[in-house]
Amino acid sequence: MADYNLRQLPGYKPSPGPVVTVIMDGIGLGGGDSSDGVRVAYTPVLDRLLTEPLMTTLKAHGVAVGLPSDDDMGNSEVGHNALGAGRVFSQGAKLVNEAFASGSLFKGAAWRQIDERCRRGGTLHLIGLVSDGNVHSHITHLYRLLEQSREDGFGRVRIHGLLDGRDVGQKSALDYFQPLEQRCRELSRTGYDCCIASGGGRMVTTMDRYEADWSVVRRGWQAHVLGRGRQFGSAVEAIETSYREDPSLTDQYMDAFVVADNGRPVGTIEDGDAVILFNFRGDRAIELSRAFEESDFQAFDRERVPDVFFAGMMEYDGDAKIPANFLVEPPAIQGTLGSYLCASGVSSLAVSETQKFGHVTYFWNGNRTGYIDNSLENYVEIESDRIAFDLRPWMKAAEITDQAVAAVISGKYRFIRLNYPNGDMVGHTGVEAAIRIAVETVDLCLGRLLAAVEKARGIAVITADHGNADCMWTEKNGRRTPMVAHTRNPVPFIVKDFGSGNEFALNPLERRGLTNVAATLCLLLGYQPPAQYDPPLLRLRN
Ligand SMILES: O=C(O)[C@@H](CO)OP(=O)(O)O
Ligand SMILES: [Mn+2]
Ligand SMILES: [Mn+2]
Repeated sequence: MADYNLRQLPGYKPSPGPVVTVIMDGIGLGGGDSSDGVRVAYTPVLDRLLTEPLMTTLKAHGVAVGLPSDDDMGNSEVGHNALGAGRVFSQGAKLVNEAFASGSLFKGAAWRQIDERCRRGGTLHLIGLVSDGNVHSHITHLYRLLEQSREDGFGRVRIHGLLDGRDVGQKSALDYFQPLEQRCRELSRTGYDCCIASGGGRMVTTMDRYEADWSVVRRGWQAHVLGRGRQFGSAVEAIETSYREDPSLTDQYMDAFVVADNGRPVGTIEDGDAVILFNFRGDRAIELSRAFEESDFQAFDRERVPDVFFAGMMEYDGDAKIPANFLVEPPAIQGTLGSYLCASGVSSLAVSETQKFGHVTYFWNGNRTGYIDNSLENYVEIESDRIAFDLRPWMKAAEITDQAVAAVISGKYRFIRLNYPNGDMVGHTGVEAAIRIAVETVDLCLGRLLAAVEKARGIAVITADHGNADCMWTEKNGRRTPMVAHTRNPVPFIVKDFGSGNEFALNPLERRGLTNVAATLCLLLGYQPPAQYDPPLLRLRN
């Protein structure tokens, strides 16, 4: 066992109240024009914070958070991993690229077992998000799997493709599904037959997370495994029909579909088959993995459970061992802030609503589910509404604030962290009026929370995991297109000390990113940051 005991900072004067870290999900610092939902919202609290002396900006995308390149926008997984781990780990997107490039992906035990089944006549099923968003998956990985399966002499491959419209343009599915169907036609030949068999929009099919709504996974199971759903001759036909029938519907919400030939689904999942869930990110992959793997599965009636070899692109949960088999080793995130604080006896609270609950627990703790030390930690989840986020943009921010304020007043915790989902979840809808309300909600709640921290004479740390609401639309030739994805903008970082009696200054660092936050929190809690962490954003001038 590594020694995670932190050393106290000599001469540090601890604040009477707790250190409270607020993650304003999806609230970055954008261009400041009328497309910037953070700028156009009425945010007196945030505006004041942005003029504080201990205010700076952090990089929250690209290589600074372990992604393959600076073209990659940030996301909650890499953002919270970086916040909670204090240093950069190569993330799923990068590790999978490397495993394909070196060929190691096809040399491991999982591919061997897939190979065995598929050479003996089993069908290979590839389930996952079809886009180049690089948050949960990348379409080039799907292409590589198709090519290798053909090279290795598999006879039959079926793709169960989920529409994105959330990390990419909101009606961009044809940009991915048309070439994919074309590629399937090119690859198919005597002895190798591949095509798309089912699919659906990611927010209503298969990719639920944190058990927010299992019916999403049930719909996916019915389409992918049982072959039940509205039938079409091809995925492209399904998408075109959906666009025609309801022009206001965007990709992420498109109903599940099944590709059929004369009424017969072309690719149900059967005994003896192999299944790869080719998403590399865990939160939205865990539930389907459980549906395939758990013998005492209770979340919905699966009706038929085929005997398949199931593998994830990655291991999605290292502690719960989900799934049992996977193609690429996940980043080995050790020495998280949580481990250090628990080893040092620091009491803590994490709070959010369902949609982001795992972000401040599972992602924050390096993709680890559950408590590190339940005698010191408390994790509070407030159940999210099941309604379109643009119709209730305030979400559960007030309830999250209730919990956080009560915790501050209680004096029970040294460290409190919370996530306000609004800027991100509503940002993903692209609905301008709703995004403004979402950002204003966060601002209002932040004001209330800050007043409680001030009263308790604690320290508030305000930041975000990546941008989203800070760009609501893009404009080309006078035409606006909603921008629903995350941004590559920096995020704010502000420390407001309401009574520690220490004197802090900004550390003159050359680069500042989310990985610098963990060491800063150690400092604010009165500890020497671990040597392996990226340096703190503040220094002590006592
Ligand atoms: O909703 C999600 O899964 C992602 C976008 O794909 O958003 P976030 O990283 O903010 O959770
Ligand atoms: Mn996020
Ligand atoms: Mn998001």
